[in-house]
Amino acid sequence: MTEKLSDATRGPLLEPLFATGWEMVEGRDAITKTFKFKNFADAFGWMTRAAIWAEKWNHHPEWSNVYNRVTVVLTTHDVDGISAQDAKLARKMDGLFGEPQE
Ligand SMILES: C[C@H](O)[C@H](O)[C@H]1CNC2=NC(N)=NC(=O)C2=N1
Repeated sequence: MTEKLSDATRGPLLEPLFATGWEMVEGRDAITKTFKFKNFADAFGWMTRAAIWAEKWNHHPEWSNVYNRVTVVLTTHDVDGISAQDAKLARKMDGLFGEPQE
């Protein structure tokens, strides 16, 4: 069962993400990060890889793409806030971003 992160659990899960550039969204219990790529092909390739994980985990990002940038917002709609699922997907997105693009 997905639960909204409690005050006690969110620190340890979110602090490492803030260190990689994730931020809280103002006025919402959600995290955001803008990923910048070399070009559109790299951006869309990364989105495709991330989408496969999102679908596998049934946890989907709010995101938008303009040329070589992808802005991601992660939150858990079912609990109206951040859950461990968001931290897991954020870590995966960071990991995929660090991998060489084809
Ligand atoms: C019915 C289905 O499992 C839910 O709607 C899932 C799908 N993907 C989801 N993604 C996100 N980010 N939050 C959710 O609450 C969510 N719920």
